[in-house]
Amino acid sequence: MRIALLGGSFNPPHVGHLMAAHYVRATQGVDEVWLMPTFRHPFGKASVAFEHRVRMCELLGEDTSGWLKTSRVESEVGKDGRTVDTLDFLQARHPEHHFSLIIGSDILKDLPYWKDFDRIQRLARVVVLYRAGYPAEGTVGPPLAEVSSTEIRERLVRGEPPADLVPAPVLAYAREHHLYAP
Ligand SMILES: Nc1ncnc2c1ncn2[C@@H]1O[C@H](COP(=O)(O)OP(=O)(O)OP(=O)(O)O)[C@@H](O)[C@H]1O
Ligand SMILES: O=C(O)c1ccc[n+]([C@@H]2O[C@H](COP(=O)([O-])O)[C@@H](O)[C@H]2O)c1
Repeated sequence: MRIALLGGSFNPPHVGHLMAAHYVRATQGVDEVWLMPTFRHPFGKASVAFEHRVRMCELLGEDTSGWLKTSRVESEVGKDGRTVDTLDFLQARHPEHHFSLIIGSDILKDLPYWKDFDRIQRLARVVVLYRAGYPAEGTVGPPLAEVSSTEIRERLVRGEPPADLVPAPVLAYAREHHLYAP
C-alpha cells in the first residue's frame, strides 16, 4: 500500500490536520494517511501525554472509512524522535508499503535543523502542503486552513471553546480529561 505519514505534536489535533489528511488522500495517490503523534519531540516541544494525543488523533479519524489511521510508532522507535529514524523503522517493519512524508509549509524553515533531511528525501516522497499564512516555493495545492493547535490551546485557556476549529469528539475528549484547562 501507499501510505502518507503526517507527523506532529497534535496537541490537540484540529480541522487543519483533518483537511490536510483529506487533501492528501484525495489528490496524492495514497491508500492511507497515518497520523504519527510525537513521543519525544526532537526539539523538546512540550505536549500533553502521548496517550491522550493518540486517542484524540483516533477520534479525528473515526468518521473516515478507515483510510485515516493513527500510529503509535514514535513510541516504539526507541530513539530521540528524529523522523529519519522513524522512516527506517517503518520501512524495516513494512517492506510491503511505500511511504510519503507530509509536512506543512510552516516547517520548511526548520528543515536545516532536522537530522539527515537529504536521506529522508531518498527514503520517502516528501509532500509539502501550503499551510495558510506560510507561502513558499514547491508547495502542493491551495492554502489550507488557517488554524493551529497553539491558537486552540490559547482559546481553551481563555475559556472560549474552539468548537469551530476542533471536531466535536476531540473537543469533548480534551474537556473530559481537562487537558488544556487553565
Ligand atoms: N492548518 C494547517 N494546514 C496545513 N498543514 C498543517 C496545518 N496545521 C498543521 N499542519 C501540519 O501538520 C503537521 C503537524 O502539525 P502540529 O501538530 O505541530 O500542529 P500545529 O497547529 O502546527 O501545532 P502548534 O501550534 O502547537 O505548533 C505539521 O507538518 C504542520 O505543518
Ligand atoms: O527529524 C527531525 O530532526 C525532526 C525535527 C523536528 C520535527 N520533526 C518532526 O516534524 C513533525 C512535525 O513536528 P511539529 O513540531 O510541527 O509538531 C513531527 O513528526 C516531528 O517529529 C522531525
